[in-house]
Amino acid sequence: MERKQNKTAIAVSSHKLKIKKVTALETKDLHVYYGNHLALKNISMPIYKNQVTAFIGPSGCGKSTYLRSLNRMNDEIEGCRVEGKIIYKDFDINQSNVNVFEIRKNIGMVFQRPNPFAKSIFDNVAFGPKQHGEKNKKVLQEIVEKSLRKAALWDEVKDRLNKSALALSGGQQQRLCIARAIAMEPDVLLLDEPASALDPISTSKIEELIIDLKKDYTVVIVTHNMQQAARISDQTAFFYMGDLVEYNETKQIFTNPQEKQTEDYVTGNFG
Ligand SMILES: Nc1ncnc2c1ncn2[C@@H]1O[C@H](COP(=O)(O)OP(=O)(O)OP(=O)(O)O)[C@@H](O)[C@H]1O
Repeated sequence: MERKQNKTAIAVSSHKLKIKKVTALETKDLHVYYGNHLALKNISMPIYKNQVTAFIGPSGCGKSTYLRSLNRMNDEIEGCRVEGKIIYKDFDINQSNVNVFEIRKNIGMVFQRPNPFAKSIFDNVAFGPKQHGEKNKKVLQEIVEKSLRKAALWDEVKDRLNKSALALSGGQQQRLCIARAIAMEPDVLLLDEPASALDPISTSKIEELIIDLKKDYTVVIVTHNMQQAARISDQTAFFYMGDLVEYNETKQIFTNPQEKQTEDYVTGNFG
């Protein structure tokens, strides 16, 4: 039954134009276990190319676990088992013979706390390409400049590229981490609460950056902040206790959710 139009306090911004949806990445019947604990149950959903997709839901519902599945980062967690398919470029990347380093080059990740290396700003961004064999100094310089520009950090750091990344502010460090991910020329960027440790001004810079990044990348973001999901995402997935309860265009999720649990969550009547 169609639920009645629901007015929420959350404003959905208008930068989201209707564009044809092309699937960049998709999971089919995904289950994730930590030991015997089933943390994600049968998640099937597409992630659309050049869109921002937000994962929302209460603490412990499985948002980060799902995000980490998308580039095989759960492989690094002892006792974690991922069953089901993760389809990327028509190929199931959840198979044991897949080169996970290659996968993570294409599907990059940025974590909640800025984690730059104790190296110069330049070396942080050049690190990945160097690891993948790029030795030419001029090419590395070009990659560093391009990545820092795309991460909206170039103007702030261009005169101190050889200074330590650790001397940057938290917000700058997070944009540096985004530049570091971009330097690998990924298709998809996975962002796990990228602004939760930042002040409001740095947060709004990261939000502007994310909206800008979707021109070139598919962006997936975990956020606790529903206003943030409403402001920057095109699609929103609501998770609850390991289930994907509802997945739809952000505007629908926040103004006309189809499931009562979603409505309760986005209107703050949850729990
Ligand atoms: N490394 C781990 N070992 C064991 N269980 C884990 C591990 N990481 C997560 N879990 C469990 O899996 C479930 C989902 O956790 P997850 O961190 O994905 O949720 P979340 O929605 O991202 O939560 P939060 O918003 O608090 O970060 C929870 O029950 C959690 O306790």
